[in-house]
Amino acid sequence: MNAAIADSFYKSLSKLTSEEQNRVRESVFLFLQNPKHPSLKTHKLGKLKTKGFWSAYVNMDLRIILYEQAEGGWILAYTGHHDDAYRWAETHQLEVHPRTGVLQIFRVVEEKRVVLREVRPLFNYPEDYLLDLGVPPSYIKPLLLVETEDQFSDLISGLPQDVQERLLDLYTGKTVVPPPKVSTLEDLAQHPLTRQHLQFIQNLDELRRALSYPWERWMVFLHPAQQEAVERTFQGPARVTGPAGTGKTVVALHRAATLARRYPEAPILLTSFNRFLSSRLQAGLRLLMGEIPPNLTVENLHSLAWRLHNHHPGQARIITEKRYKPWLLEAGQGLGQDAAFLLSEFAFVDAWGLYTWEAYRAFPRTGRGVPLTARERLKLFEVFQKVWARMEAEGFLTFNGLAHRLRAKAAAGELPRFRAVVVDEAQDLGPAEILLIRSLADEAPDNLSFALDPAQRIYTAPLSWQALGLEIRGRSIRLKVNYRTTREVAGVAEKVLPPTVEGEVREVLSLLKGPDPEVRGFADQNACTAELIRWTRWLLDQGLRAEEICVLTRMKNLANALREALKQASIPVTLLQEAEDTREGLRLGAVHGVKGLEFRAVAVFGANRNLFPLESQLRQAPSELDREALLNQERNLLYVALSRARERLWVGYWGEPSFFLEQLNSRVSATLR
Ligand SMILES: Nc1ncnc2c1ncn2[C@@H]1O[C@H](COP(=O)(O)OP(=O)(O)OP(=O)(O)O)[C@@H](O)[C@H]1O
Repeated sequence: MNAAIADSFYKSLSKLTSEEQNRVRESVFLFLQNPKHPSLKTHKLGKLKTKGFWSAYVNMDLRIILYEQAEGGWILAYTGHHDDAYRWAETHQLEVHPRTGVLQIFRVVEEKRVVLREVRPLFNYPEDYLLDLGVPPSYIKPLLLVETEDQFSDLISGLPQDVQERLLDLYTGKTVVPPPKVSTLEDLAQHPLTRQHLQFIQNLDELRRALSYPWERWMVFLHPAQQEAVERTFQGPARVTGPAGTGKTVVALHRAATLARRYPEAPILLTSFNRFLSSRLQAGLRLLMGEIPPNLTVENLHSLAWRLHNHHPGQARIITEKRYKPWLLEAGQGLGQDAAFLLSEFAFVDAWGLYTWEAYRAFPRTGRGVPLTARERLKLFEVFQKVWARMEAEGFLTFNGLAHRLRAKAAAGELPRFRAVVVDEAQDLGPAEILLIRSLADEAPDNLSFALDPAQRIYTAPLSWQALGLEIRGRSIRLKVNYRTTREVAGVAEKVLPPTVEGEVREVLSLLKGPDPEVRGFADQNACTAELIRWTRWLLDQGLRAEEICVLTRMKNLANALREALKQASIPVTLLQEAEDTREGLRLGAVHGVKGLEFRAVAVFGANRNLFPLESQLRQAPSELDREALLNQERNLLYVALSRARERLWVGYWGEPSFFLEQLNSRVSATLR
C-alpha cells in the first residue's frame, strides 16, 4: 500500500461530528483497499486537473479530497461537507519544494498580492535565502510586498507549519538556518519535516489501527523538536522544557510508549505528581497505544510510594502539616524562632532527608533567607528530633519521610527498579520525590526523562538539578511552538512572567490567531459576577458547550460563591475536582486544580491585587527570600490560569488589579485604567 494521511486531513476530520467521522473512516478504508470501488465515485477534479486533486464520495453530503502522486500513491488531503471540500481543493495545492525537496500542502496565494508597486517592505530578505528556507516560489513576491504585520500574519497562515515557524523567527530578528534538503524518496518519508505533516501507511494493519481510534493530530504528527525528545537515546538523565501548551505531556506520552517498545522486556514507569494527572496520562496512552503494554506502568508518585511501602511490614499513616504543627510549636517553645520559620525549616530538612545531625550540619543552607549559627542549628535539630519521635510513636510519617525511607531501601537493592522513568509536570516535585525517582531508575541510557516548565512551579521552591546529582547538560531539549492557544492568549499569559525564568529565556511561538483577551475592571464582586454571567451566556450562544468553558479563582470560597450565582442564572456547573470528562456543565474551581487541562474559553475571576498574590499567604513568609519564592509561585499560578485558554480569555477584577497584570501590552492595559 502506498498511501499517506496529511495533517490537513486530520485537522479537517476533527471538525466533523463523530457520526460523520465514522462515515469518512469507512470510506477511507474502502478507498485504500480499492480506489476504484464504484460506491466511491472517485474522480479527478475537473477544473483543477493540473493540481492533481481527486474527490471521493462518502455520502450525499461528505467528500474526501485526495492527491495522486506521480508514483501512483495517494495522499489523503482533506475531508468536509461538499462545498467546503471543493473550496478547499480549489484554494490549496500540493507541491514538492524545488529547494528543500519536502512535500508541502499550502494555500494558493492570491494573485492580487503580486501587483508590483512601490512599497516600504516589512520583510526584506534575498529571494534565494527565502527559497532555501522552504518558502514556496509563489509566496516569495507576495512576502516581499507585505506592508503590515496583519498582512504578514494573514499571508503566512496558509503555509506549512515549519515554514511559518521559520518566517516568524526571521520576523522577530532571529537567525534562521535553512532546513536540510531531501534528496531521495526514502529520505522523504523519513525526513522529520515530512513526518511532521504526513503519516505514511504501509499496510492494511496500520490503516486499521489508524482508523479504529479517535484521530488526534498529536498522536501522529510530532514537531521535529518533540520527535527528538521522544526518540533520541540519551546517555543519562534528560529533560524537555517549554512554555504551556508546547506539547510536553504529548512528548512524555510518546516517550513512554517509545521506551516501552525499545525495552520490551523491561519495566518502564510514566509518572506525575498527583492522581488526577496520572489518570490523564493513562487515558492519553490508551489513545496512543490502544492497550497499555504490560511492561509500562502509569502511576502517580504518591500511589507508587504507598504500593512499594506496603510490600513491607510497619505501615504508617501520612501526616499533614496541620497535624504536626502544634507538636512542632510546642517542642520549639523557648527557641525564640517564629512559627513560620520553624515550619519552613522543618519542611526543608524533611524535603532533603536531613534526619541525622551530621547530615543537617553539613548541608548548605544557601538561599534559606534566615542565617543560623551552628548552635542555633543544633537546638533546632533537637526540636525536630522530638517531633519525629512523636510521629513515630503515633504511627505517622511525612510523605517526604516515606520517600527517603524508600530511597534507602532502593539503594540497598530491596526494591524493584525500572529500566526507565518518564516524569511529567516535574517542576512540582521536591527533592525527596526526585531523589526517590532517581533511586528507582536503573543506571543506564534513557533512564530518566523529565518534562517540565519552571514557570508552572506552584508547589515547591526551585531546585538545583546538580544538587540532586542529576547532570542533564547536553541532554535538554526546549519546545517553543504552542499548539494549544492563539498568539493573543499566549502573549498575555507570557507577559505576567519575567522574560527569563530560572535561567531560561521564555520563547514561545503560536501559529494560531484569535480574538484579543479581555481584561476588565469592576466596581465590586457583584458587578464582576454579572458580567461574567453575561460573557458565559454569550459564549453559549456562540455554540460553545458549557464544558468547554472554565472559570478559575484564586481561592475555593470565591468559586463557591460564584457557583451559587451561576446556578441562579441557570448555567450548569461542575466543580473541577469533581469533573469526569463525561460530566456536563461549565467547569469551575480554584487554579490549583486546573494543572495540565485546557478549555476553549477561560475566565479568571478575581484577578485582584490582594488575591494574586494572595496577601494573607505572603504575610506569613518567614524571610524576604521566602517571600520572593512565594511571589514567584503566585505569579506562576496566574500564568497557569491564563495559559489554559485555547481560544478565548477573559480576566475580571474588582478594586485594584493584580500587579502581575502590569506588563500586559497597551491594548489590554488601556482597559486597566
Ligand atoms: N505535535 C502536535 N500536533 C498537534 N497538536 C499537538 C501537538 N503537540 C501538542 N499538541 C496539542 O497541544 C495542546 C497542548 O499539549 P500538552 O498538554 O502536551 O502541552 P504542555 O506543554 O504539556 O502544556 P502545559 O504545560 O500547559 O501542561 C494539546 O491540545 C495537544 O493535543
